[in-house]
Amino acid sequence: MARLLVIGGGRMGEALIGGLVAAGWAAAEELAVVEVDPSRRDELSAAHPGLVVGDQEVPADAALVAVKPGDVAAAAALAGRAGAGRVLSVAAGVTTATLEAALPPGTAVVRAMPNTPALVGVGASAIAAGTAAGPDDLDWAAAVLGAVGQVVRVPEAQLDAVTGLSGSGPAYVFLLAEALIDAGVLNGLPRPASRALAVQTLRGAAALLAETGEEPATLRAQVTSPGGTTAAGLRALEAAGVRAAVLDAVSAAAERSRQLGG
Ligand SMILES: NC(=O)C1=CN([C@@H]2O[C@H](COP(=O)(O)OP(=O)(O)OC[C@H]3O[C@@H](n4cnc5c(N)ncnc54)[C@H](OP(=O)(O)O)[C@@H]3O)[C@@H](O)[C@H]2O)C=CC1
Ligand SMILES: O=C(O)[C@@H]1CCC=N1
Repeated sequence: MARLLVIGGGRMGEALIGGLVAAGWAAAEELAVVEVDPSRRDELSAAHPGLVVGDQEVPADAALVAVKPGDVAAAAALAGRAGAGRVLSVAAGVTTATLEAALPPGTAVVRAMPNTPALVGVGASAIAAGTAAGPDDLDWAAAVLGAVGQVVRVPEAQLDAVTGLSGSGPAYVFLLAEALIDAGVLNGLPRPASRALAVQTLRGAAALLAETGEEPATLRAQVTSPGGTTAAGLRALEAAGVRAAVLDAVSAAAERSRQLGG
């Protein structure tokens, strides 16, 4: 019996699978995947030699539901047939109440919102327990997602905001990265050099935030020399309404998460 059956090996499922495999969850008795798309099954098997990947359930202690919100009912039925006593769902917007209604009575449900940097062990996840999930179940979910990054515990009502911020957040950062690279090219840098500098700048800024614990405004002030280049660049960003655009982006994504749950 597998310890964990991952249902759905798409983009988020694979990010979690890849992170768990890298963390040592490689053996058949630890991890199995069920994926309906044959081409995805082939890709997963090629990327993770030895991983058990099939088109139907195998008996499992627990299931990780990583299908699109509209496919959650089918995935829950599959988790029930697998005999999973615990279900961890990462589906945006889908509430623990909806999951519990689709699962055998008494199934311990934990709803989570991870993000794709889980693939490289730097994920950010939040978790919330359903009515039948106790502290042990929440600890179990924290251990699974903790193998691929940081985990915070929040009331379920906050998970839509988490989705708008850190669930979707990598996409906002990638958009910024694209723009930075293009801007370097616009100003005469070769594209490979522009990419290397943009990526290292994002990495360095994130590391400064994480490691110094300083407020972003303090770190920004340290870059901004009086009458200098940064002040000129920041004025252009403020004039373009970047702050308001970020507030709107996170709020729009959180609202979409609420819609997906309804
Ligand atoms: N992508 C992300 O960054 C994040 C996604 N999420 C959540 O993760 C979930 C999956 O998203 P994502 O990975 O992007 O979506 P994908 O469509 O890439 O992956 C879902 C996969 O599950 C397959 N599938 C559908 N139904 C079943 C089933 N009954 N049994 C087994 N496999 C099935 C799909 O096949 P087919 O396409 O043929 O239907 C698809 O390959 C969503 O609910 C999303 O909200 C959460 C956090 C971040
Ligand atoms: O775009 C989505 O709906 C999913 C949920 C969070 C990130 N990706």
